[in-house]
Amino acid sequence: MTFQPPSPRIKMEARELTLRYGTKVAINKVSIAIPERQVTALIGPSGCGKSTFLRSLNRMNDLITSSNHTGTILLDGASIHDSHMDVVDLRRRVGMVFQKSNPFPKSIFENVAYGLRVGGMKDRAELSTRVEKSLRSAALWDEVKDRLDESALGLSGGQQQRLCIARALAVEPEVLLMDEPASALDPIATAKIEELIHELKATYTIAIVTHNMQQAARVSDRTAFFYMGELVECGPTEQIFTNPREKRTEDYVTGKFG
Ligand SMILES: Nc1ncnc2c1ncn2[C@@H]1O[C@H](COP(=O)(O)OP(=O)(O)OP(=O)(O)O)[C@@H](O)[C@H]1O
Repeated sequence: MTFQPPSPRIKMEARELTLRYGTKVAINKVSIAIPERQVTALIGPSGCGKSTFLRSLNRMNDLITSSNHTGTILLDGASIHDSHMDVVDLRRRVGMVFQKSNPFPKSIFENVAYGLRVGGMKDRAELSTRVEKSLRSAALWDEVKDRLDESALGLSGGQQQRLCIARALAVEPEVLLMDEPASALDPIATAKIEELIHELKATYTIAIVTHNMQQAARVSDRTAFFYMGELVECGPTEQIFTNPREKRTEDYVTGKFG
């Protein structure tokens, strides 16, 4: 008998999720499970709904007044739209890193401490411990430990993006949503982010939108292919890239369109 590793727990799940902007359907009846402590890559041509889906996982779309949804999204089995669900707490548990790094015009320390201060942490020693831990987790500590009081805007693009990851990690999320986190970076900075993603998945559940097929293949355990608002297929990354079930997936991953 061959050894079957236990299936990972499902951390987040969408069931028949449809999201519209006004009357325009951006994602249509998407059902997908996101396993805990794995990296799930969302791929597909521009406008297919990847970012919309990602943003729906921590209700960032609520901020767009025209958006409305049907269907369910579960976090640890509980609906994120339930009236008992506190949106601020949801966004703490499900953090987000954007395509363009967006540090605040504050010191490196204050950027990472920001969410902690908003959450009410005041003690300097406690803040320092958490800032250091977050910067270490984001593989940035050694590069910035002697300049924590300097402006974050003086960091390179790659460092700024890792700072934004540290800022997201500081509030101890469970899930990390990344929307093309390396698309504005050079190959070396991109490699660092990819390495970091690999390390972070030991602790966090990660969903990442990427246009870069090689990146999806390198960093993810599972890949979901979206096309015109629909989830065409989702499966182990190796299978999606070498033996997809659907012709549209094959055409996309082999570069026939995109
Ligand atoms: N705020 C918005 N208001 C209205 N329509 C929107 C809004 N955001 C996205 N859309 C539309 O929803 C659809 C899906 O967009 P979305 O940004 O989710 O796709 P995407 O796959 O992430 O695209 P890209 O790869 O170009 O970022 C598109 O038709 C887009 O024009």
